[in-house]
Amino acid sequence: MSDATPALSAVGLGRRYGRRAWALRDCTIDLPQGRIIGLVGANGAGKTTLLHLAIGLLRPTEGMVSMFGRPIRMDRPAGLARVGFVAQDHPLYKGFSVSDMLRFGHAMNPRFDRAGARRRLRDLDIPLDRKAGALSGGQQAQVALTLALAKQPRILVLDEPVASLDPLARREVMRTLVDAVAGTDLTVLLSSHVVTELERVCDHLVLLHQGRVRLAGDIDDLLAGHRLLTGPRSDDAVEVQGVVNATHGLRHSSLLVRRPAGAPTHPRWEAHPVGLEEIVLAYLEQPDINRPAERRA
Ligand SMILES: Nc1ncnc2c1ncn2[C@@H]1O[C@H](COP(=O)(O)OP(=O)(O)OP(=O)(O)O)[C@@H](O)[C@H]1O
Repeated sequence: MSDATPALSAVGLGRRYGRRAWALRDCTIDLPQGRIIGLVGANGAGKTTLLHLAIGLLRPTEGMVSMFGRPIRMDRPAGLARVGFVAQDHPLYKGFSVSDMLRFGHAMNPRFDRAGARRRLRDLDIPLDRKAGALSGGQQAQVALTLALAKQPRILVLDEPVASLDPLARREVMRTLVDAVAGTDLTVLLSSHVVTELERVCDHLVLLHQGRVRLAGDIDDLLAGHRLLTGPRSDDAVEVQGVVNATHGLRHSSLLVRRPAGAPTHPRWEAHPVGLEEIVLAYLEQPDINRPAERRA
């Protein structure tokens, strides 16, 4: 399969739980191979639903999803051998020691790299004879990540891997991830609320809001394609195209706009580069921009 084949591809993907409102709708995205992809959105945006659909843990209500060009089929779990998955709150067998879990992982997965996993855990000073339930939250996250990596997957899917961790532990887990991925062709898809963390490690971003994809693309392109315009207060921003979000102070207005790099600016407005967190917040603050899902190669 060529490298241009997306690691994950969703077309019109949607999921509704029973008769409730749609948790995910009209999701059409291609996620490139060999990248670290951040999935961001507020609580209830549909991140876990998308991750579970992506790896075949949930059946779509509509649409389809494929991995490395092959449709995900719940009745064909063999494809899961290519997937490493760490669920939210990185559940471990709390009564198992770390060594037990390595032995178990080795017995369950033919490609399991037990020696590499031991090495990584030793480097992290995690005692192999300690029961999982007696490890700190950060250590549990490291063990869960190490077990998933030891499976040597083609794609690693992590649901909020650092949500419950303090900033230092968060950074250490992310560092482990980046070190493990460097120089490999592993694709990583991870969800998080913590945009600063994503900005540091990810090179591609998908933003979900109220069950819809509002933004997707390479982070460099997203940064180049947005600007913050500031100028004297004006409640009428109609003259400016691509406004994502407008804020008005007593004397000044700020517009976060999506526009091609180098596009001319109206002389009334001064254009400034904008960070990823500001871009994400601007989209999340727009509950009623009812634009269709965006597709980016
Ligand atoms: N098993 C379920 N039954 C009914 N509704 C569900 C179920 N799982 C999720 N939902 C609903 O679907 C929507 C999306 O939930 P999901 O867990 O995918 O969001 P999320 O972005 O992962 O949220 P969080 O950041 O809080 O984990 C929410 O409104 C949630 O209440």
